[in-house]
Amino acid sequence: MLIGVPKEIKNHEYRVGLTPSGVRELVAAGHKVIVQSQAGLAIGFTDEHYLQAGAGIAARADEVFAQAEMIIKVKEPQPVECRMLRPGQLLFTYLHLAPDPEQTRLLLESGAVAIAYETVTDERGGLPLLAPMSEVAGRMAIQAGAHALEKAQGGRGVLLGGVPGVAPARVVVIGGGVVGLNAARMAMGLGADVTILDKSLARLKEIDMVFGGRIKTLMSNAANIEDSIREADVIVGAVLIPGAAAPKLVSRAMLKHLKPGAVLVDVAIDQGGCFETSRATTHQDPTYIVDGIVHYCVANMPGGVARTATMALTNATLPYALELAGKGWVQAVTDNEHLRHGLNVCRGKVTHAAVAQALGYDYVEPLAAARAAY
Ligand SMILES: NC(=O)C1=CN([C@@H]2O[C@H](COP(=O)(O)OP(=O)(O)OC[C@H]3O[C@@H](n4cnc5c(N)ncnc54)[C@H](O)[C@@H]3O)[C@@H](O)[C@H]2O)C=CC1
Ligand SMILES: CC(=O)C(=O)O
Ligand SMILES: [Mg+2]
Repeated sequence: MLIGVPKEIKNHEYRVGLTPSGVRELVAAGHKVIVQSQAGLAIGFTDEHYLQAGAGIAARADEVFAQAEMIIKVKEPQPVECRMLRPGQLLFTYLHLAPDPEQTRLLLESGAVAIAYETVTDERGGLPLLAPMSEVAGRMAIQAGAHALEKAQGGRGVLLGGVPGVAPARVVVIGGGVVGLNAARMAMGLGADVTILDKSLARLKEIDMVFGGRIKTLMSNAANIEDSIREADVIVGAVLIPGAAAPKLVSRAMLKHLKPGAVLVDVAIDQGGCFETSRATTHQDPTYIVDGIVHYCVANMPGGVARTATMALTNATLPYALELAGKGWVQAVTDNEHLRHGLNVCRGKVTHAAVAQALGYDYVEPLAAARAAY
C-alpha cells in the first residue's frame, strides 16, 4: 500500500504521523511511504532520516494526499485537508468528531474512510491509541496547572508541593482513567495533596491499590464534585465517554465557590470539555480567566512535547497501520473488532454510534458499511 504522511498544520502542532523507525517497519513489510518535506524537522526528524528509512519525500501536502491510499496523521484534518481527501481514501488519525459538526460534514462529503485513533479499543476495554497521548497529557496537566497557579499567570500563587511548614496544594482530578492516573501520579510526585473522582467503583479500587492509599478516591457525583473542588487549587478534567461529547460536570455558577485564582485544566476539551466555561485554547495562548478562575484548555497538549509524543504515538499506532496496510481496511475491520470500533466515517456514512447520536446523523453499522464498500 502507498502510505502518505503530511506535515501537521494545526497551531503549534509539531508531531508527525510516523517516526522514521515507523516508516522503516512499513517499508520492510513491503509498503511505500511518502512523507511531506520537513514534516518532522521541528522535532529533529529530518527528510534525510525519512529517506534513510526508505520513504520518498514530497514537496507539498497536496502531492501526499493525491498519491496515498492511506493518510497517517496526528490531528483531526483541518478543512483544507478534508477537501484534499478523495472517495475511498483511508484516513488514520485522531478525529474527535462528536463536538465538531463541521469536520464531520466535510469528512462525509469527502467520501473518505476515516478511522479515529481515539475510538479504537483493545481486549481489556482500553483505548490503546488514545492511551499514549493521554499519558502525555495527564503528566503535562500538572506542569500546566503548576505554572498557571503562579501569580503572573493569574493563579493563587501556590506551590504544588508546599514547603516544610506550609501545606501543599490540593489537586482534584475528575476522571481516573489514563489521563487522570498520570496526572495524579505527577501531582503526587511533586508532593501535592491529591484526590481522584471517578464514576467507576472498580477503577477507584484499582487506584487505591496502585497508590497504596496515598491518593484519596471519591465516587464521582454532584455532591462530591462540589465539595472537593471548593477546596482545590488545581482541578483536572479527565473524563471520557468514548466517542461522545464530555459531560459538563462543573457549571459556571460553581466557579464563585472556588478559591480565587484556582486553576481548571480541562484535558477533556478535545471532546468538548467537562467544565461549562471551557473553550479550546492553543499552546500560543493557553489560558484565560473566567470569574477569577484560570482555565487551561489546550486541545492538543501533547503537541507541546512533540518529540516524546510522536515516538509514543508511533509505538502504539504502528501495529494497526501495518494491519490496515497489509490487509486493506475492509478486511482489517472485518477481522478485527477493535479496529472496527475506530471506523467513524465511511464513504458518506457515520459508522460510530456515539458520534451519530451526538450530531444527529443516522448510524450505519461498520460491518454493513464495509460490506457495501466491496
Ligand atoms: N487535550 C489533549 O491534548 C488531550 C486530551 N485527551 C482527552 O482526555 C480525556 C480522557 O482520556 P483518557 O484518560 O484516555 O480516557 P479513559 O477512558 O482512560 O478515562 C476516562 C475516565 O473517565 C471516567 N468518567 C466518565 N464519566 C465520568 C464522570 N461523570 N465523572 C468522573 N469520571 C467519569 C471513566 O470511568 C474513566 O475512568 C479524553 O477526552 C481524551 O480525548 C487525551 C489526550 C490529549
Ligand atoms: C488525543 C489528542 O487529541 C491529541 O493528542 O492531540
Ligand atoms: Mg486533542
